[in-house]
Amino acid sequence: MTIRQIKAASGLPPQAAQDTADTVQVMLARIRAGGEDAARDYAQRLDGWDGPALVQPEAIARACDAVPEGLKADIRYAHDNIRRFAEAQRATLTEMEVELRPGLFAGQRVIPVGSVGAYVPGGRYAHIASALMTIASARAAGVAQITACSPPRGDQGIPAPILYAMHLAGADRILCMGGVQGVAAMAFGLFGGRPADILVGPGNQYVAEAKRQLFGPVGIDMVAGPTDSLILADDSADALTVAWDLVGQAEHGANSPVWLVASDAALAEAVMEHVPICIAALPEPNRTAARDAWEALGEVWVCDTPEDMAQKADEFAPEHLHVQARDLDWWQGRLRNYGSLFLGANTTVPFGDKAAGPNHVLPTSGAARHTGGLSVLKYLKTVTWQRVEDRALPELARVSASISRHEGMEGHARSAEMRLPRPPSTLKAVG
Ligand SMILES: NC(=O)c1ccc[n+]([C@@H]2O[C@H](COP(=O)([O-])OP(=O)(O)OC[C@H]3O[C@@H](n4cnc5c(N)ncnc54)[C@H](O)[C@@H]3O)[C@@H](O)[C@H]2O)c1
Ligand SMILES: [Zn+2]
Repeated sequence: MTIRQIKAASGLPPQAAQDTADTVQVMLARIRAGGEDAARDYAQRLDGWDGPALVQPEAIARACDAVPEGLKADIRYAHDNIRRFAEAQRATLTEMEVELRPGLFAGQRVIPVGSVGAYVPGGRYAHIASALMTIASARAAGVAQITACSPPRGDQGIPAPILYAMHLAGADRILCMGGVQGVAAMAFGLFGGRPADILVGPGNQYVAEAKRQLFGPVGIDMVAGPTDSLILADDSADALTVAWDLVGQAEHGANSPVWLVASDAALAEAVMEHVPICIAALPEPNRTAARDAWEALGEVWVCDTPEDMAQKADEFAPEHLHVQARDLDWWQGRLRNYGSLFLGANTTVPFGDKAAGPNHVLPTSGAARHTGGLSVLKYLKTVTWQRVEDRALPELARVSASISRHEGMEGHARSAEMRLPRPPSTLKAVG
C-alpha cells in the first residue's frame, strides 16, 4: 500500500443547517418588507447597536487617528500588495475583436459591475485583512460604488483598524451592521446606497446563508464554509515548522480541518508529537479552538511517492495548499485542486491570509475542484458583441435560417431572412 492514514478525524456532531436557513429566511423577508427600520431593529436586538447605521466621515477620521502609526503602516504594506496583485490580474483580461468571416465582427468587452456589497466579519477576530481583500480588489476592477459593512463591537461600533482598512481600500460607504441585516442592507440598497450587484466576503453561517438565499438577482462570490488547509511535506521539511503551520490554521475554530500528507513516516510522527505542544503554547480561547479542530478534523497521511501525495492533495482539494518539499517546480506543475498554493517553507498560509497579495477569500469544503477564489475577475463581466456588414449577410442569414428551421423555429428563420439583401417570397405575411 502506497498511501496510508496514520491519524483519522473523529468528526463533528451534525449541525442544524435547517434552523439557520429558516431564521435567515424570516429575517430577509422582514427586512425586505420593513426596510431600514427592520434592519435597525435586528442590529439592536442581535448586536445591541443603537448608533447610526451609516458610518459618518467624522467617525472614519476619528478611527484613522486612533489607529497607531505602526499598525497603519502595516495595513498599508498589505493593502499595497493586495491592490497591486489585483491590478496585475485585471490587466490579464483584455477586450478583443475578431473578424470571423469577411464582414462578420465579434468581440468581448470587460465591464465592472456597478455596485458591490462587501461583508467584513466581526466576531472573535478583527478581520482587518478581509476588508482589504474584498474592497481593494473591487476597486481595482473599477466598480463604481462599494459599500462595506461589519458588525459593531460593543458600543464603539466597528473597530478602528477595520474602519481604517475599509477606508484605505476604497469603500465609498460603510455600514455599522453585521449578520443578515448587514447583508440585506447592502443587497436592498438601504441607508442611501445602490442595491448591490454582487455580495462578497466571508462570514458566519448566517452571513453565508443570507448570501445563498439572495443569490440569483444578486451575484455572490461563493458559499464559503469553514477554512481548511493541507500541507505536503517531504523529509526536507522541518517538523516543528509544519506543526506550527497546522496549529496556526486550526486556530480558526473547531470546524476548520488541517491535513498533513507526508512522504516520510518519521517526519509525520515528529509533527504529531509537536502539535499538542504548539497548541498548549496558544492563549485561550485559541488553544481550545485549535485542539478541537485538530482532534475532530485533523488527518495525517503518509505516501510513498510524490505522485501519490499529489493525488491525495487533489482529492482533498484544499482551500490552502502548502508544499514544504523539494522540487517546487514539479509540484507547481502537477497540483490541480486548490484555492491558493503556497510554494516552499519560506512562505506560510498567514502570509497569504494577511499580506502577501493574492486574495484570501478562497473556495472551501472541496469547492476548489470547480472554482478558484475571489479575485478582481469576480467583479468583471466578460460580455460579447457582434456587428455584421452587408457582405457577410447572405451566408450568415441562410445558415441561421437553415438551422432555425431544422430546430422547428420558423420565427427565428424569418427574422434571419429579413436580413437577406433581396427578400424571398417567404417574407410575405402568411394568411
Ligand atoms: N474563509 C475566509 O476567508 C474567512 C476569513 C475570515 C473569517 N471567516 C469566517 O468569518 C466568520 C466570523 O464569524 P462571526 O460570527 O465571528 O462574525 P460575523 O460577522 O460573520 O457574524 C456576526 C453576526 O452574526 C449575527 N448573528 C449572531 N448570532 C445570530 C443568531 N442567532 N441569529 C441571527 N444572526 C446572528 C449577528 O447579527 C452578528 O452581527 C467565521 O465563521 C470565520 O471562519 C472566514
Ligand atoms: Zn488562516
